[in-house]
Amino acid sequence: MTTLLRLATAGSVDDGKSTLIGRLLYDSKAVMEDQLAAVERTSQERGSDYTDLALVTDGLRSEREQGITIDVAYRYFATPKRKFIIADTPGHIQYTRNMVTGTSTAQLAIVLVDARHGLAEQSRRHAFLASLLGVQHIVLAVNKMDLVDWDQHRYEEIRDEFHAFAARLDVHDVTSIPLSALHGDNVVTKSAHTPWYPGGALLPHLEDVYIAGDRNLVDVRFPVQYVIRPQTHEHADHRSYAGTVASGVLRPGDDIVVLPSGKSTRVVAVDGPTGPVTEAFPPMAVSVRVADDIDISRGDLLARVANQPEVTRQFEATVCWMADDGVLEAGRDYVLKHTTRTVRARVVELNYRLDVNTLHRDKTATTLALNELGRVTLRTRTPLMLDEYARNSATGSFILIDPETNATAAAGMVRATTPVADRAASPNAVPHRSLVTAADRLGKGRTVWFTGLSGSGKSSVAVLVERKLLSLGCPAYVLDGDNLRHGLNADLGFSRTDRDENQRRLAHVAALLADSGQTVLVSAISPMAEHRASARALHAERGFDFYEVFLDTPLADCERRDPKGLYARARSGEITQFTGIDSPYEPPVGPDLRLTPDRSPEEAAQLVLDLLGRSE
Ligand SMILES: Nc1ncnc2c1ncn2[C@@H]1O[C@H](COP(=O)(O)OS(=O)(=O)O)[C@@H](OP(=O)(O)O)[C@H]1O
Ligand SMILES: Nc1ncnc2c1ncn2[C@@H]1O[C@H](COP(=O)(O)OP(=O)(O)O)[C@@H](O)[C@H]1O
Repeated sequence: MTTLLRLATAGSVDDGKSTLIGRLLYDSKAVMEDQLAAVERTSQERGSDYTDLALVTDGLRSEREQGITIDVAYRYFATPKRKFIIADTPGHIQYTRNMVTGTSTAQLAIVLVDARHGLAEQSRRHAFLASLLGVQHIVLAVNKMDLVDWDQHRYEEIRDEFHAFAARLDVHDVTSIPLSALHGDNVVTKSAHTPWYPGGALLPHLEDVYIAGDRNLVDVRFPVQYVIRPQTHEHADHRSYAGTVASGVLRPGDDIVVLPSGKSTRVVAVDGPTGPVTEAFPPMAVSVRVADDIDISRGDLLARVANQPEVTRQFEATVCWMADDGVLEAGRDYVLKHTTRTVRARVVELNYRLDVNTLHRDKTATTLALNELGRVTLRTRTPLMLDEYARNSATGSFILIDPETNATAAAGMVRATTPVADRAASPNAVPHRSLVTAADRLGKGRTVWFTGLSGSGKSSVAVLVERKLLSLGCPAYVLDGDNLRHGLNADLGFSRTDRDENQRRLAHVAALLADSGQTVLVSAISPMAEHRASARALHAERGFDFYEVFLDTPLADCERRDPKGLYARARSGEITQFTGIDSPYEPPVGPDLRLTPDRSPEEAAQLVLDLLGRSE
């Protein structure tokens, strides 16, 4: 099995999107022979001396209107290295809503620009939407380079302008490629026309770009879709709750809380379509049986006791207005649909409208019209269980429905779950006897280095420690190896050399953050003793405390958990150089703390806190 990359394309109407997609499909031999024959015939009939690849995609497109794509079309192609699903989103300005739909599930966005015309509003708009929707990788494809005589200067001008714009977005990886989709230059193979271009062609980039798991497997969120009532009296205690796991891994035995009521209970069993399962993760549809007879209804959410979303009636969100008629303005009421919960909501305030070209925030704006984006404060009649979109796209997104027409009026992404002034009252603030005062801690940076196999629990424990420290007023920050591989370390793989470099960067970034006064929680496999020793030495040199915490979870346990399905893939040979399978892990000999899997993540986190407290 090869990995899957979901990508979205967008550009202005004539930027050559269809040709590019056609080229990718054609050159990866995904186009059926007979379709090709038909296209070649039509091209010849039209007097073209080349195969018009736009016809391939146009021929497959279901909905078209006056030559403008008006809906999202998904296409599929594969190479021996990867499978791809392309959301072909419309380039016409009217259709931001389709672009949002197509891009919302993408991991990478290709922004296509015509080299003759340079960046259009649409190019910026799409890059911006992609960043709002959490897309981490962008490719700027400067197309039609043949029409500007492969002018290096022109390409660099467009590239630099785009990079300057993208630098202000929350996107970690931007790659630019000069190409000609029509002639196939720099699409699949490197073109002889661009000797001045140091990078590679588009397809190899798409095949190799490192995409870490995009499923959130940390925060258990199970929105209840419906209640399955017992059929007979004998099973009266076996009411179960059906739904789709939105995030996290849910297992029998888990202590859970039912929100918004806040009552807690334990998961007794999780049933899949063919019977009980030992764990459920997104997007599995399961039913959950719990130990206590408590009131749970549709729209409630099950979460882990120690890891809860914000339960709130007021929050801030970015919305994209999609209604053809009517505008968004403060004071209006809508129906808000969030996971399985539907509630009444009022727009309390339009905080600002975003200009997608300049990223300017217009605080004087009073309305949002079709295709406009803005930041709003919303208040709901009953509470919602929210996470910020950046952390959890399932529980961080919603739609607004016009109660009159029943049409979708806006798509929204939760940005801040509680107004800043209310933060102290967060249900996530875990009360804890402070070991030192916040003032003592402030300014004194240090690093806790969590090492262990993939799935040993490094991230799970680190995020709990982070939350506990923050609730104690101690600035803390998790540096997760896996996450950093999206951005800073996106150029690195898993060879010994790349891991060395990955570890070197992590150690330096940790030391910088420690210098700024943070308690840095590094969560990275860090397989070699040498890696950990260098990180410790670097910290010692700079006068920062360093704690090595070993997640001593045996390989068999990690493999059984396999939270990202990577072990299975490593065993099948699909991933190579996988730590513990065909790449070494040297267990620490004298770690500052050793955590074994008989401890729950919460207990483990507390032990780390005790360790930090002891050495104050
Ligand atoms: N071949 C191979 N080997 C190990 N890990 C792999 C590999 N391929 C992908 N992944 C995923 O990348 C995460 C490990 O990255 P790190 O930066 O922590 O690794 S290292 O410290 O440089 O060894 C690791 O994340 P965690 O599971 O959180 O440890 C994996 O999800
Ligand atoms: N005692 C435990 N400590 C930490 N994680 C545990 C424990 N028991 C089960 N788990 C589960 O194991 C998985 C560990 O994954 P993760 O924290 O991402 O590991 P890593 O960051 O080391 O790859 C999570 O799904 C977590 O819920």
